[in-house]
Amino acid sequence: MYDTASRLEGQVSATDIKIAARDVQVFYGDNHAIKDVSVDIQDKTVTAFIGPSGCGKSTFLRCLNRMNDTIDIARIEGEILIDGEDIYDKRVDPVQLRAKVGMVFQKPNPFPKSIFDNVAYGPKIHGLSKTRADLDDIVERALRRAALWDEVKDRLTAPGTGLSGGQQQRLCIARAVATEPEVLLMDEPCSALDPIATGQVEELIDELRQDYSVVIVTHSMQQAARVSQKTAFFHLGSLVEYDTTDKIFTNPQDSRTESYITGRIG
Ligand SMILES: Nc1ncnc2c1ncn2[C@@H]1O[C@H](COP(=O)(O)OP(=O)(O)OP(=O)(O)O)[C@@H](O)[C@H]1O
Repeated sequence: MYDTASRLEGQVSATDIKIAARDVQVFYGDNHAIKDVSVDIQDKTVTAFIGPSGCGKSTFLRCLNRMNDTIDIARIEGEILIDGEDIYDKRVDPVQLRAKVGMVFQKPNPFPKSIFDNVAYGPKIHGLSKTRADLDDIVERALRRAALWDEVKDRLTAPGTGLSGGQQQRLCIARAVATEPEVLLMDEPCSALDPIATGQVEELIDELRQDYSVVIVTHSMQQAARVSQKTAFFHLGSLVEYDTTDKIFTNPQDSRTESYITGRIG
């Protein structure tokens, strides 16, 4: 399923661009963590952010749904447009933005609620369902989308925290997709999972790109190669190289990218 032929390659037209970042800088106090990053992220594509520890992958990912707003010392400059709209415009409500740009974290973090309520929470607060039947439909659809429905349909009232790690992560993915996002940000979503659960989540990511733009931070180059069509290599806060995943892994243009993918730095 991850065959080269299925990867998106070639020309990118302006209409394919979901996220456009321009000259983005992030500072944590005096620490200049992201330096002048500009990148166009394509729609219906999995984009991997790779690079050595501390290079700024998670920081830049968090800029894309304003999660850095929650960090007091973080300061952001530059411009990030989603579908041409500036997400840092004063009129943008970050809560609404995060429904449109969902996020899945490293450690599965279900709420201490039932499986059903974990998924229903977002649609309820965003008023996506008028009736209980609507809500039931939304929850079922999201759990199916996250390839979890068959495993949990008979125990929707059981606590989400009682599921296995891999199931919890798929529950978090269901929770993120329940608000009908357009972009899904994933910060090392498989790092707490065993190889079988990792395989399931990777398969799911491949399916999700039919509907969403997916951006994934990963420490695993094998994972980036398996799931992504585009790869961005970060180093010391800069975006060094951004290209098709095939090109980054087979014919990188920058010596720092080559050193990283061959294991000489990182
Ligand atoms: N909440 C924070 N407060 C202060 N500094 C931070 C914060 N988060 C990250 N940083 C700093 O920003 C820089 C980039 O960190 P970031 O976590 O974005 O890198 P990363 O590439 O995702 O690293 P890793 O692969 O280890 O998760 C580092 O110098 C880090 O110490």
